[in-house]
Amino acid sequence: MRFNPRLSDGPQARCSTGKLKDAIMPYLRTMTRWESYLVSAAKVINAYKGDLPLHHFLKKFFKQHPQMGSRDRRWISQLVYHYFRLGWWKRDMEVSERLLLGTFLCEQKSNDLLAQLQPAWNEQIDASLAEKLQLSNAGELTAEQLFPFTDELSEGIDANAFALSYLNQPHFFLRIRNNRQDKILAILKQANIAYELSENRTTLALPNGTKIEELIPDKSWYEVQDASSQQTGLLFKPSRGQRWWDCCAASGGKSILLKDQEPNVQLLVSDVRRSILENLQQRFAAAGVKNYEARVADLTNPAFPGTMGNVKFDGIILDAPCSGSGTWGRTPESLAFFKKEEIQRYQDLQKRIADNVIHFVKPGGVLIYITCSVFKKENEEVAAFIEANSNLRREEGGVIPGYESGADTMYAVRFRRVG
Ligand SMILES: C[S@@+](CC[C@H](N)C(=O)[O-])C[C@H]1O[C@@H](n2cnc3c(N)ncnc32)[C@H](O)[C@@H]1O
Repeated sequence: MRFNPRLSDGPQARCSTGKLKDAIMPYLRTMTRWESYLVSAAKVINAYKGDLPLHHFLKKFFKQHPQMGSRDRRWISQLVYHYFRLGWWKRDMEVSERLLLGTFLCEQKSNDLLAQLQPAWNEQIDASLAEKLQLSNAGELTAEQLFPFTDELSEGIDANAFALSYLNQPHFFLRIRNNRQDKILAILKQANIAYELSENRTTLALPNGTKIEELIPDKSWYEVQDASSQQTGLLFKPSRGQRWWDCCAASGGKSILLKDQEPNVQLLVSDVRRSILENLQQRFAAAGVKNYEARVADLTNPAFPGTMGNVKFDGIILDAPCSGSGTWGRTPESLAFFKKEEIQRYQDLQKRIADNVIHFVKPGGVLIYITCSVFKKENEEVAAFIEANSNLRREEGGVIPGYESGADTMYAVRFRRVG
């Protein structure tokens, strides 16, 4: 008979870790490797409260369990991620059952865990989602059940396709720099790593977990950057000698993209966090980006504009702090802990920042407003606020539907100052 660590009618899934351990001890002696993975994954899920990113939490968990080898760690992590990929759907389901269901729905290749614990599912692993739902008796799976904020989505986002994209881990993307395509592709071929190079011959999709720093130590050859984030750069269009400001620069992903398009822009980068600007300095040095000015600035501070003097910019990149909801395919745990009220909080922050920044665009200059959010309150509504409070007029841009291609979903709009 198949051992099923049903944590609801035996050891309790929602009991404390200590009690859980006591309760499962009698089972442990007879547990197979696969069964113990389910128990460990359930333990992680019960202990995880969303206060730090899941990958950090898993790191800490494995540090406390040094007997677990790399294969164990991989399997347990995968189970936990599959669990969170189901979003808000069937949250009341018994944990070990949901771990298996997540694995069945999210995996496309047969695997040892299902072969041992759910062989009938493993045989149908490449079936369609509808067939899998039927086979597992899981009932229907609607966009709203998985992602309960569909009424908040930006115009043009297909709620169904977006929500179901959670079942698949997004790709890992590089942006190739300095025309190193041929060299990079040769290294990947030699290492037998599958890749997909986009038509632009710059965006490269790689399998998740590719240890690119080990394969290609020279950081001037590429940047790790999501495909949609790369696409925002199509709106920059800088010219030689122009003055640009990346006002929420973080570690400088957009600034490097800008400098790669036109190395001769005068660049100011700022962020509220000093520590992230230190990361930026290191990243710029590795990427060979020179000639820029950096400053720590809280753009919500009403006194901030007074600290800038009379400077005006040809271009401002406002890559605003946001819910990050367009990137939750990479961190599906974020969806499980998100509260709708937070959307409004982000909009308020974005408007305060925009209000302090929009007046620094030169007549004829441009502002690029970017988020990695899927919510209209953070996207269209802030874009409308920018137009209503300045002479900036929308030229182009909108939602970048990364969910269609295994990338993040973003919003990027280019405004020009008219008068
Ligand atoms: C989406 S991230 C920027 C990502 C970056 N542009 C890139 O491509 O790597 C938003 C940044 O806004 C910064 N931020 C948040 N609140 C801010 C504030 N009040 N003033 C200035 N920057 C702020 C955050 O520290 C964060 O680094």
